[in-house]
Amino acid sequence: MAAAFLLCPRLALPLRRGSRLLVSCSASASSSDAAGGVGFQGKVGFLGLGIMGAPMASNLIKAGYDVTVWNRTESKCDPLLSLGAKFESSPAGVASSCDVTFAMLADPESAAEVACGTNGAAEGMAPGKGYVDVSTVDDATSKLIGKHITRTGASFLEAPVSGSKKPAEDGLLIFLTAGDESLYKRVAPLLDVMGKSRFYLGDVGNGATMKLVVNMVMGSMMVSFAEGLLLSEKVGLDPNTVVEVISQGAINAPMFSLKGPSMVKAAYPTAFPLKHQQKDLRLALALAESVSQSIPTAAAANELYKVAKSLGLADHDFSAVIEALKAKVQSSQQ
Ligand SMILES: NC(=O)C1=CN([C@@H]2O[C@H](COP(=O)(O)OP(=O)(O)OC[C@H]3O[C@@H](n4cnc5c(N)ncnc54)[C@H](OP(=O)(O)O)[C@@H]3O)[C@@H](O)[C@H]2O)C=CC1
Ligand SMILES: O=CCCC(=O)O
Repeated sequence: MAAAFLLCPRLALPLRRGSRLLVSCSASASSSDAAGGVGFQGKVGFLGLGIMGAPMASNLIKAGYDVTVWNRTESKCDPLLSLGAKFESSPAGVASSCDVTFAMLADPESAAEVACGTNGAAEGMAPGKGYVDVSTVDDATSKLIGKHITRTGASFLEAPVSGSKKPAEDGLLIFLTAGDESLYKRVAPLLDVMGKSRFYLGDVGNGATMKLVVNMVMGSMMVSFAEGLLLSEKVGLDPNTVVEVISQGAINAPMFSLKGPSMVKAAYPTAFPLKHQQKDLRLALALAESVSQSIPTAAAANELYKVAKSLGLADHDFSAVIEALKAKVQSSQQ
C-alpha cells in the first residue's frame, strides 16, 4: 500500500503512517514542517546539560534559536554560553523567560524535582508557554510533571529520545512524543533540528512507555552480545571476528558494530551511562509488573547491570555490563 508510506528525505527510508502513530520527518529547522507549521518563533529554554542535553541545546543555538540554559552544576553551562546561550539561575527563571522549555534530566526523581520542586519550571510557567520533557522516565512521573505544568495553563509534551551521544551531536535523534498535540506541532521545527524523525503517540505516558520498551530490548541485546563475545574467547575464537560476522548477518545492529571493538579491548567510553540503562530496565520491569507481563530475559539482564553498578561501573558506558559477566565467570572458577 504505497499510500501508507511517507518518504523521509534525511533517511531515504519508507516510514509507515499507522492508525495511531503520526511519523514525520523534515530536514531543517527553518523549513515548513511536516505538521504544517513554519519555523518556531520564540525563546527556547533548556534544562539539563549532560551527555545528551548539551549537544541538543548546542544544535538549537547553532540553528539560530535564542536559547537560555540552566544546569544543576553551573559550570556545564559555560560551553553553551560561549556559543551564545543566555543563562538563568533556576528552572523557574528559564521557564518564565522562555516560550518553550526543554528538560533532559537523569531519571524520574530529577525530572520531577526540576519541573515541580522549589524554583522548578512549573513556577515559571503560564498560559501560552510549553514544557517538553525529553528525559527517560516512567509514565507516572511524566503524568505528574504534566499535571504540574498544565495546571498553570501551560502545555505539556513528553518526548523521550532514541539515539545516543553521537546522534544527539549530529541532530539525528528519534523523538517519541505524546501529550499536547498543538505543542507537538509548535515545537516540530525544534525537534527537527535535534532529530531525524518524530513519532506522535497520543496521550501522555505513551512516549515514556514506548521508550522503556525500546530500552528494555536494547539492554537485553547488549547482555546477549556480551555473552557471545566472552564465549567466543573462551572457546578460542577471535571476538573481533564475531563482531565482523554479526555485522554482516541478519542480527546486525549498529550498536554491535559501534561498541563491539572497544568491548573486546575492555574499553567503555561513556555514551549511554550504565546507571541509566539499569534505571530503564528497572522502570520497564515495573511497567511489565503493572500489566502482569513476564519479561524474564530483561529481568536477568537487569541483575547483571546491578552487579556492574556494584563493581563501580555506573558512569561507564552500558557496554561495561560485560565486566559483570567476567566477574561471574571468575567467581564461579574460585
Ligand atoms: N546518554 C544516552 O545515550 C541517552 C540518554 N537518555 C536519557 O536521557 C536522560 C539524560 O541522559 P544523559 O544526558 O546521558 O545523562 P547525564 O547523566 O549525562 O546527565 C544528567 C543530567 O541530569 C542532571 N541531574 C541529575 N540529577 C539531578 C537533580 N537531582 N537535580 C537537577 N539536575 C539533575 C545532571 O546535572 P549535573 O550536571 O549537575 O549532574 C545532568 O544535567 C536520561 O534520562 C537518560 O536515560 C536517552 C537517550 C540516550
Ligand atoms: O536511552 C538511550 C538510548 C541509546 C540509543 O538509543 O542508542
